Amino acid sequence: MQKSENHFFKFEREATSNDYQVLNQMLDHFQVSAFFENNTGTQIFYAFGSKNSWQTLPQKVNTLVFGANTFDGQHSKGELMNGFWFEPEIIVSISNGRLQSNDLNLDNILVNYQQISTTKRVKIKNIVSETDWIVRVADLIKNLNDVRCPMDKVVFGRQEMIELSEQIRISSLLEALKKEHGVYHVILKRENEVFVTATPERLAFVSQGEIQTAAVAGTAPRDPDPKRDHELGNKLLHSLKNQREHQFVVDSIKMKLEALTTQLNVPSKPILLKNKQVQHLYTPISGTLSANISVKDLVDNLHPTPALGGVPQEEALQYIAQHEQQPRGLFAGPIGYVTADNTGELVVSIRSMYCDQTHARLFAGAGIVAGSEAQQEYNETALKFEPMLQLLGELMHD
Ligand SMILES: C=C(O[C@@H]1C=C(C(=O)O)C=C[C@H]1O)C(=O)O
Repeated sequence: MQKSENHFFKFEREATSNDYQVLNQMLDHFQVSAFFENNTGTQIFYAFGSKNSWQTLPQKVNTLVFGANTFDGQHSKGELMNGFWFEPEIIVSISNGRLQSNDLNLDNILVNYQQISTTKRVKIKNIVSETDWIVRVADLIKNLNDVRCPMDKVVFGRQEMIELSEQIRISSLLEALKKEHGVYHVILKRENEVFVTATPERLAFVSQGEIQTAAVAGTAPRDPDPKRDHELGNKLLHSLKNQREHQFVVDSIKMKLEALTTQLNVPSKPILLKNKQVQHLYTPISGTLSANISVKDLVDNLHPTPALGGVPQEEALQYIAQHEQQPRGLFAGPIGYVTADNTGELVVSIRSMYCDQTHARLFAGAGIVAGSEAQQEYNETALKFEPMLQLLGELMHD
């Protein structure tokens, strides 16, 4: 990020390893805080304290806002899960080793939070899964297989409720999160509620009038054997069912962005995006924004893509609201930051978890089309829970 773009950064110096440790601990101490790291680790934001807050991304941003919108506006339990945006009191940006802040006093603040807290081990006391999910997906597949069905694709989600022995410390959570490479790391905290995502999926990165987004849909497992992994990837690239699932997303993003851009690049074929547990069909899409198009306009138009909702959108969203066991809250919604100069990055909060004191909720979904198989989709969602389960595993051993 260029300094000239962000006149609110008054403080700048080299970042030290001690800074990260103290800033991580500060995430626990403030009632409201947030962390954002992009998938290449080149841009990190820490945000502390709330000057103003909103339930949805506000129209006008004075400096910088952090937050997340809900997936579909359904009411969920908990304040955070109904959407939460805030204008932070203290913002720290670390980009390519340079630390910047809006607070000239940052060094004094860091000294105050210097004391190292000990890590607490967390135990899993109980896990409750949605045992009827396969039956509900099989029903959905039966519907989609019928030529009279008005829907072509529905992304169907499920949740796992986990009871923990302790409330998770955010500093420990962040250390564990950083072990998931090549994905975005985002944490949003409001009092006792925390939402965390290790998502590979970008909804919109906007800078200097350009947008970068991507279609991420169509999934296969990974394999530790490189030859087998390559075969799984090739099979995914050539799977007609996955190509269809993916093309719905590309077509929808293309159609929506054509109305908001003066120039658009949409590759004709997807490539593979490989994460630790799964690989996806991936089409990076970029364009030049028409005059006066804000990050908020983009978020409001693009979300939900058929990677998380379905086709046609309205029918799919209605199906999701009626047939998923619980509202998604922030799961699969846009999460990230937006600045006053119309820069911002919003990612899609999948591979995510919500914690309220000692209760954690994990989320996963899979795109269902005609010809999908319920057991395969179940297995895919099990793999999509893995990033957060592994994160909890790390917290059990520290
Ligand atoms: C819904 C999720 O993932 C989405 C669905 C995908 C699919 O159906 O293939 C792939 C990536 C994401 O767009 C999730 O991870 O929970």
